[in-house]
Amino acid sequence: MSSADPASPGDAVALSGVEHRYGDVTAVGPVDLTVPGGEFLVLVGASGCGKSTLLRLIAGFEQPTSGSVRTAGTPSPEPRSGGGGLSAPVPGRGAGLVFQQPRLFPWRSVGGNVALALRYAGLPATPDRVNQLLERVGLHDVAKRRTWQISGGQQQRVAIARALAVENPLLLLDEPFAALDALTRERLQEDLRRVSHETGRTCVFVTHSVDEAVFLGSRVIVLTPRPGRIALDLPIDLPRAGLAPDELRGLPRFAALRAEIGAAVRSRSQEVPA
Ligand SMILES: Nc1ncnc2c1ncn2[C@@H]1O[C@H](COP(=O)(O)OP(=O)(O)OP(=O)(O)O)[C@@H](O)[C@H]1O
Repeated sequence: MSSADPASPGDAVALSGVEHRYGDVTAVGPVDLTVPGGEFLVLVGASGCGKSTLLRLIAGFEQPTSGSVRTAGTPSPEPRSGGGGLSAPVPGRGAGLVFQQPRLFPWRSVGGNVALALRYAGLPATPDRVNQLLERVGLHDVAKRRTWQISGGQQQRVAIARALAVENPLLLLDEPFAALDALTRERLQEDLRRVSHETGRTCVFVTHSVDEAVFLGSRVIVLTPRPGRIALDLPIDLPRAGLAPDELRGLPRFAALRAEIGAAVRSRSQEVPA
């Protein structure tokens, strides 16, 4: 591994000197970032600071204007070099993706949506596998319903099951719970935390909610206003084992982390974008 390649075996994402411009607007960077496999990384920052752009770069939907983006588990024909087998992401063929809107196919059943994701990934869409994925997100009893016959929270669970269908170590989530009511949002946070732990997926999660960031993240990054750069990179050192969600949220350390991250977001929000 060269000094210009900070990735090590076991890393799931490596960004090196990444900048992204839309025309004259520099949205992101430069950003250097490695995400170890299994980490739950949360990106927070003021509106327009480049969180979604960073996620889209990791998904391969955008190409960096300069620098390099590499991820694990991408079925790419490119030769892999260094960095623990990372390669350039292939749009739509790599990570599992979950967006603010679930983007389901309304003419298909819940199970049919998951089956389609399996087929699209080139995997056998057996009833057993579909049920297994739906069970992971607590939806096996509504497999036969149409997507418009289930609640918004359940629809977002289908979107998560569909993302898990992709056998890729990386799960990218862009404000997936923003449109849900507070109680449903908390339930989905708890389930996502459990699912990511059980499956060992590496998650990169974008949110505006500092509370959500502390609850979900094993690491939280606060971005500066445009262009998005790393302003704060904080490990979330909470003793989670054996604690119920409410106990975790009630810890003084939880409040301290929330205050530190919230202060970083607020102070950075006052800066004038370039
Ligand atoms: N396709 C595009 N063309 C031009 N400018 C864009 C495009 N997409 C995003 N931008 C600009 O790039 C900057 C970063 O946008 P981005 O959506 O990544 O920010 P964000 O932090 O995710 O915002 P929000 O929290 O409001 O969703 C913004 O100033 C935005 O206006």
